[in-house]
Amino acid sequence: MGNRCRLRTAICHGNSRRCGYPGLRAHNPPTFPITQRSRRTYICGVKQPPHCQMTTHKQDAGAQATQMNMLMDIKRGRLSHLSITRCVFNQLLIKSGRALKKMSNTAVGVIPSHVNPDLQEERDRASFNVTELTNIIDGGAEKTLLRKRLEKLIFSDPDFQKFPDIQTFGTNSEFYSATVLKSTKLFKLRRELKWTDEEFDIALRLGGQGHALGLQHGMFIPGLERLATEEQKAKWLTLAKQYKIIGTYAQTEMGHGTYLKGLETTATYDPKTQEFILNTPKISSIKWWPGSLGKSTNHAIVLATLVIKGKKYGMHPFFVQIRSMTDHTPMTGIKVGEIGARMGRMTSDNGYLILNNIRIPRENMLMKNAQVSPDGSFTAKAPNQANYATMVMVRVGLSYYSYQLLSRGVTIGVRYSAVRRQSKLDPKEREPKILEYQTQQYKLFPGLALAYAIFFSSRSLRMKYMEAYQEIKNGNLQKLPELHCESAGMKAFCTDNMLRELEIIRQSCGGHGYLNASGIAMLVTIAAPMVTVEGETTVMYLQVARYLVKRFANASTGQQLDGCTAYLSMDHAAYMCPLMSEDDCRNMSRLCDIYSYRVYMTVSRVAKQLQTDIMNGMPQHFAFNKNLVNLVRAAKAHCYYSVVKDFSKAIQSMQASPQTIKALKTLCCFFAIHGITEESGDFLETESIGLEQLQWIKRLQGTLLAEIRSDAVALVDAFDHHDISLSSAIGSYDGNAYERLFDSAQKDPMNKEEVHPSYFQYLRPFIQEMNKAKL
Ligand SMILES: CCCCCCCCCCCCCCCCCC(=O)SCCNC(=O)CCNC(=O)[C@H](O)C(C)(C)COP(=O)(O)OP(=O)(O)OC[C@H]1O[C@@H](n2cnc3c(N)ncnc32)[C@H](O)[C@@H]1OP(=O)(O)O
Ligand SMILES: Cc1cc2nc3c(=O)[nH]c(=O)nc-3n(C[C@H](O)[C@H](O)[C@H](O)COP(=O)(O)OP(=O)(O)OC[C@H]3O[C@@H](n4cnc5c(N)ncnc54)[C@H](O)[C@@H]3O)c2cc1C
Repeated sequence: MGNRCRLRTAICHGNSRRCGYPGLRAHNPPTFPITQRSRRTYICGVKQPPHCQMTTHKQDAGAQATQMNMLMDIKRGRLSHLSITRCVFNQLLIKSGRALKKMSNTAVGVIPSHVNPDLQEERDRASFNVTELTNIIDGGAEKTLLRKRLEKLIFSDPDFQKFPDIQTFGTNSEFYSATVLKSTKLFKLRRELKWTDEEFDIALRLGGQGHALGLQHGMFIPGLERLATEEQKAKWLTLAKQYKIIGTYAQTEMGHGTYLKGLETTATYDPKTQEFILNTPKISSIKWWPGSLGKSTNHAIVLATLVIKGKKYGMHPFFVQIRSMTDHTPMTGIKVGEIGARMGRMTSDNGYLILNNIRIPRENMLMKNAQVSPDGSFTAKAPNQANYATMVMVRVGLSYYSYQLLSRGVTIGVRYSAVRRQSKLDPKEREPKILEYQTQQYKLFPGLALAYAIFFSSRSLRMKYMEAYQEIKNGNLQKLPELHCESAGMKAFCTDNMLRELEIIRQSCGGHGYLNASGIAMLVTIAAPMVTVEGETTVMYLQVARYLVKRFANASTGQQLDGCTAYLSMDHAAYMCPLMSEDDCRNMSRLCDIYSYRVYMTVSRVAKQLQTDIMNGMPQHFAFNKNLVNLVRAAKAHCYYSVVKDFSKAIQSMQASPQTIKALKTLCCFFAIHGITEESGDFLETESIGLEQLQWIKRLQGTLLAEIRSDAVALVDAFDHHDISLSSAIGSYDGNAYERLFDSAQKDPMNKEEVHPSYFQYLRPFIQEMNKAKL
């Protein structure tokens, strides 16, 4: 068996038992048109001159044989007592190394300049205009041009081009440095080119995964905007926006992240000096997790419990200098550092912070929502939850970020499935693309549909947020409870489902999905903390449930509800499943009615159970805990319904060609019916549908998989993620997955030396010892 076969087996046929070593002749021809001449010389998808193929093969075989003979000699004891010097071994290994290197210079490492025909074939069969859909996603053709202009500018920088490799192979420290470089470059470009906020947002998104200074824009600046007075903004916001100070948002402690009333860091007012004294009283009070805190920032918004004359006034924000502006060392009384290695890549330097009698002027409390006067009197302009405003904003942002991550993941999964061929469907035909398998479609298309659903729904949430934020800024907090419910719900729904789908997509890529170079493995680890940050999923769903139960109680007294819970005040008494035939299952309005009835029933049941428990004398907190699982179920049902509704509404109001609308409608319908099949127990139990309807829906699911299949590549192309943003060997636009995989492996630092130092240190002495040993 020559190298070609071995290589081919390793990369191309990881899981194919039937094919064994199919070589290059039989039923697995190269994936792009080649001439008669080049057909003979095709190795692993790469054309090469015939002479290279022969020499490479011969040299390598020769070196292998010599090495094998020597090992046999050692085994037989002939060489065991000879001094097998490092030099002899080296010569042998260098020889075989040279052979391999020669091979890698010729046979591999060449990425074809054309698109893989398997992928091109998919693009040629698209039923709609991909650019039109890209323009819709970007917000108009001119916005697409703007993004592409920024892409061209940013990705022409060699430091950005290098980033995917550092992400794949770099150490945590190297990766961190690269993300600092990336952040500072973008910040500088913003200044120099006078980017608008929109342009800068696009640039941040394009920059791929990880921004060491991401919290500056993610939370520090938004925190100052939302929590500081006008006077304070004039002082610090300007500095932050000009990058003269770099900051973070330090709220979570080792002992408490969720329960904000339990925060232990104290800010005690001293009226004599008109200062606050900040302290970390015990180990559980250490600030733990804030992004960019570990090594990057020199300032922080520190959230601490305000104490005046021994009385506690809840959590409030304070503006604190953490590090020196001259040499970046911690300020006196401050201990700060990195919290340690984490799952996956370090996309930010999460840190810890200990405050020991840190005195800050009274004016350093961010006093938009509450003030402490020089004599120590406390006045609040708004409920304490007004101080949670930054979190609400980030929750809205994370919903959209979920789209970003998932759309990248599904782009990788679908493109790879269109170029990967494995096993057999029809024994007489060549191996099919794995995208042909219905099970593969079932792994990929829920994620594809979810990406679009999240995109449209988070866009709608962002618009609601902007509207409500203007009112909240002017002191009208009326919309805050609903905004809190919607942002908490969407944050939980989007991050939770995005992570689940990404992991399924990763598995759908088989073995290669486990490689960093695939890009998809990295996306899973980047997505993993998103379910925890900014409000853990269950906790956020429970906030939604609390709001739903309250609104249900209002509706029960005859109040007409509006907003996202309007359905709770509708008359559901005469509900009958609106699906009369299989054709009805494509009717989005009917599917929405089914969803709305399911939520209504889920909310009403748990609300009634709570009421019964409390009426029976159970303390309220106990009754809540007894019903938590059903409360979360109700919240999830509400969120799924909201997303289905938003997705469907967005298509209804869309200005687009009939073909594009049709493709999106198919996807939207699939999203809705997939949700029903996944939760069929709930839908049946609440009698939102019957058994017959479930059978129709399941049949339609199969039909829709086949319909989506023909547009799958076009639907992911429409996201239009740049290859550098994707950082994926198997999901790049050209579909040359195997060549890129091999090319990527060559860059692994482990491959820099033919023989690893551990060989000389451990393996060789071990082999020698084993050979000396008597049986
Ligand atoms: C890179 C570029 C950047 C671009 C940015 C965009 C995104 C990009 C993302 C990529 C980077 C990722 C960055 C990640 C950063 C993570 C940062 C963090 O984790 S930071 C740390 C994040 N940490 C967390 O998220 C902590 C999670 N914990 C909490 O938020 C709260 O403790 C709680 C909600 C659980 C409870 O609230 P609590 O007050 O303790 O107690 P009760 O339950 O008794 O509620 C009482 C009443 O208050 C009401 N209400 C509550 N909240 C709100 C609100 N926000 N509003 C209004 N109202 C609210 C509630 O409804 C109730 O009303 P009612 O019924 O009485 O009428
Ligand atoms: C990568 C990353 C970045 C972060 N960045 C920042 C940052 O910049 N600034 C910052 O301040 N913080 C940051 N955090 C902290 C983050 O906000 C918290 O970890 C998060 O809010 C969850 O809180 P927790 O860790 O206390 O989880 P816990 O609340 O301890 O959750 C553990 C379990 O307890 C359950 N639980 C807790 N309370 C309840 C309840 N009331 N009812 C039912 N179940 C409950 C949860 O559902 C969960 O299953 C970051 C965290 C991570 C992982």
